[in-house]
Amino acid sequence: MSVIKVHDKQFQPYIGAVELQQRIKEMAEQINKDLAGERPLFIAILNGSFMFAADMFKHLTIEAEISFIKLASYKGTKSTGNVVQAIGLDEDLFGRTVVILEDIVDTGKTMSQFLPQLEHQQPKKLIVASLLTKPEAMVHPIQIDYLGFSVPDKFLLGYGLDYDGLGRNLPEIYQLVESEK
Ligand SMILES: O=P(O)(O)OC[C@H]1O[C@H](OP(=O)(O)OP(=O)(O)O)[C@H](O)[C@@H]1O
Ligand code: HPA
Repeated sequence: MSVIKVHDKQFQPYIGAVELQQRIKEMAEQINKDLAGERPLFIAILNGSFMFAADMFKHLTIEAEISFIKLASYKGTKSTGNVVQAIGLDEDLFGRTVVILEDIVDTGKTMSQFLPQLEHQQPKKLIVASLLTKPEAMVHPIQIDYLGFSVPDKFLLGYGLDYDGLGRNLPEIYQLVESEK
């Protein structure tokens, strides 16, 4: 792994593919233990989570369902600010154990707007599994039940995460080089 250029920016290797896969396997093993018998419904948030969701799901040995949704952001009223709306969420969540799969919880804004909408449907449990989070960037505190890596507040790329549409296909995670933050 070496420094790469995407669009106009340089990115340096940060988390290798082997380390990523090992951590995701550990997260899945913990979920296998904790949620056995609950037949959880995993909801993966597109686009960024597609690789994490696929790799996580392969390691689940319990009965589980998965659904993929996209969050569309639109301008709400003055009091609500921007509002996120789930596209493609057809399942009834009432009484279900629901696990949200995110690639990253950064400022927490997306989850802080989305989780209350899901709570309305009265799931039995609402659980968040995120591969990454940036504690220093978090302005809307979100409880992450299963976390892969806690990372500094620097822009990341790869393994589903994009910079202006590119880089999602990289099997490892890169960090924007220091001088460019
Ligand atoms: O905690 P936050 O600051 O709200 O950031 C986290 C969100 O940002 C990313 O999605 P993005 O909106 O970039 O869409 P994408 O997954 O399609 O790239 C990521 O997948 C999260 O959903
Ligand atoms: O660090 C990041 N990289 C790419 N997309 C993101 N969305 C939130 N944080 C990030």
